Amino acid sequence: MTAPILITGASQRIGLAFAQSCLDRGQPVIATYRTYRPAVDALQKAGADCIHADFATNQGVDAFLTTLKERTGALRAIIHNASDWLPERDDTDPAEVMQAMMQIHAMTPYRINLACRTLLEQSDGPADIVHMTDYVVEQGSAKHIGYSASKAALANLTLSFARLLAPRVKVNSLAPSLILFNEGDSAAYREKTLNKSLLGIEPGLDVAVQTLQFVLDNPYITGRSLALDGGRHLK
Ligand SMILES: NC(=O)C1=CN([C@@H]2O[C@H](COP(=O)(O)OP(=O)(O)OC[C@H]3O[C@@H](n4cnc5c(N)ncnc54)[C@H](OP(=O)(O)O)[C@@H]3O)[C@@H](O)[C@H]2O)C=CC1
Ligand SMILES: Nc1nc2c(c(=O)[nH]1)N=C([C@H](O)[C@@H](O)CO)CN2
Repeated sequence: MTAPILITGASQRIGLAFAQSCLDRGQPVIATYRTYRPAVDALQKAGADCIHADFATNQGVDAFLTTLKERTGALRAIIHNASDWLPERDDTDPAEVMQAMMQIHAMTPYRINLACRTLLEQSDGPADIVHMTDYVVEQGSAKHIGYSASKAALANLTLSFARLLAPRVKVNSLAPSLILFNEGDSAAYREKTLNKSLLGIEPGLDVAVQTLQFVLDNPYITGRSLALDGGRHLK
């Protein structure tokens, strides 16, 4: 029996697409969600094991880990997708923004990776950890400073866990810029964002799914970050 792939933040958008793609390939999935949506029921019906988890506190991370270890004795991969994209705002305390960003993007993957090392090593075949980072790791962000710093921390965790877990476990980052707009994004914001890359498109979920499956299927990539940014670095 193939060990399941753990995907965090799988109730919508990229995480949901990851979970659906793995299930379509006959790959067992454990999916976490914080907010219940009908998509969670659909994943469950498709065979996923869905676990409610809020990683905003270490108690929440520990509660999830307890449940996870009751559900499986091995993991094929861990996809750290769960994320909040918090901007700095005049009405929010910067300390709270930085704390929340570091908790979800650095502390949570750090704690889960260390706690799940044995589960990954129990996998019959290859094992992977994939961190969803962001193009802004290279450039910073004037409007999402804490977010960008926390994604840079996650990018560094890729390097450290690649060193720690080799050769049994591969560890890589996917670093998207725009993959999918949010529903409330204005036409002006969309045009401005599309103009930031050479290719100038909103690529959509399949681009992320294709790249994830490529990394999982490739036995010779570890400690690397795969950019999904339409040539934004050359604009
Ligand atoms: N979309 C894009 O264009 C880009 C995405 N990325 C990265 O790719 C990944 C996926 O992006 P996208 O699909 O847009 O992500 P979303 O903004 O849709 O967030 C993914 C999920 O993270 C979950 N989440 C947030 N905070 C917590 C928490 N404290 N505990 C548990 N779960 C939490 C949310 O759960 P719930 O909704 O259930 O509350 C949400 O569904 C992210 O890491 C993102 O930073 C990077 C660059 C561009
Ligand atoms: N957790 C999230 N992170 C990011 C999102 C998102 O919707 N959720 N969106 C982006 C943008 O697409 C940005 O890359 C382009 O404006 C970045 N991170």
